[in-house]
Amino acid sequence: MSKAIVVIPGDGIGEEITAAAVAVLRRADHKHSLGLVFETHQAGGAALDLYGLPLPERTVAAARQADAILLGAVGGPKWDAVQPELRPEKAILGLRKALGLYANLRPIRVPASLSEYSPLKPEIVSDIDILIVRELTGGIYFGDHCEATVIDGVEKAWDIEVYSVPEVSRIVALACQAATLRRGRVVSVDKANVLASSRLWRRTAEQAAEKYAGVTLSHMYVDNCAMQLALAPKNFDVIVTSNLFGDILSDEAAVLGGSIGMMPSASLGEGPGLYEPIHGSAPDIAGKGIANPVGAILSAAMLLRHSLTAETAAVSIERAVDKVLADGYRTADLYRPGLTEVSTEDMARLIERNI
Ligand SMILES: NC(=O)C1=CN([C@@H]2O[C@H](COP(=O)(O)OP(=O)(O)OC[C@H]3O[C@@H](n4cnc5c(N)ncnc54)[C@H](O)[C@@H]3O)[C@@H](O)[C@H]2O)C=CC1
Ligand SMILES: CC(C)CC(=O)C(=O)O
Ligand SMILES: [Mg+2]
Repeated sequence: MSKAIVVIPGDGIGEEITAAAVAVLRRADHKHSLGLVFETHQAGGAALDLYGLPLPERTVAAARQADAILLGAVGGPKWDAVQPELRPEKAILGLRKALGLYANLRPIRVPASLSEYSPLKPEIVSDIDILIVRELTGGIYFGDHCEATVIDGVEKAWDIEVYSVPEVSRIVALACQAATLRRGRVVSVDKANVLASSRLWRRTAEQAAEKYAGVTLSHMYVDNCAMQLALAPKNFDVIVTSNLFGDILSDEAAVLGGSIGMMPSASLGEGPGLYEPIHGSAPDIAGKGIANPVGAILSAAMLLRHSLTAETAAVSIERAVDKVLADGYRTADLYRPGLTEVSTEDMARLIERNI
């Protein structure tokens, strides 16, 4: 039976890195007979230019029908001046909401062979294995926004963070479930010393975790967590946190492995899963053929694992990535003298050959 994969390249390096991931998926399909059928759709700035909307209904409809979605990234300076409702970033938020993708899994692994790339000491980062579980359809990104308005002669703007008990309960339950298959430790990250939404989060997290006997739940303030990720990242197993804090902490944690270009993600929930690297559209390097496609390729492996239950094929991609890195091939972001620098396309080709 065939499996429909909707590919949304988006903007900037999105096109280059999704092409790399699709090439690797085609190879995995050839080897493991997965029956993949690819369909490309537009979102973000690309869709705004073509259809006048960042998230056309036809893209949402195709995504709903798909078995899984592979996304590059959206946004870029070209669209910085458009009105807020039409910004390319609205596309990714809209798609997550439309598909009910409330859980964003962001694994951070640093194999010993890559620990030298971290700005931190190798002994601090080698063999890190952290899973950040970020709430994805609530919080401040989805609360009421008020664009700059003059009130009593002063210009003001605001964004409101709202979390409900069911929203917190389901994401913490998912994090605890994930922890039962790992080292059994969940750190819930909030700012409960200041924010009412965080106090509700903390209380609800306690209740949700009670059902998971083998899981230890602890709490940490987000400012301390940002520091602990740099000081002692090996102490973390699963981190569960809000949309905003998860967005920020995962970019910080990505540095542990030397490049944000290495980091994949899976967004899961009610609809088909959506898979994208954690980085953005990287306009500074777009079109140069130098973007690191590994985050997108490892996202494709997560797609096989979580949406198609094709574990063997997923592992074959992950092993191929490890082999190519161990053989000393690097895109520009991770290049060091003595290693072999390759383009985005060549990196994909090397990974394909090792599947
Ligand atoms: N899911 C999405 O669609 C996301 C979209 N964005 C959008 O992307 C645009 C650019 O955002 P930035 O803040 O610059 O973040 P970014 O993640 O695009 O880039 C930050 C830095 O990381 C580098 N980088 C990112 N991905 C890389 C890769 N695969 N290989 C090598 N280097 C890589 C970039 O060159 C840049 O120096 C903005 O419009 C932003 O809103 C940002 C994050 C996520
Ligand atoms: C538009 C942003 C919320 C995207 C982002 O930074 C992310 O999801 O990591
Ligand atoms: Mg982000």
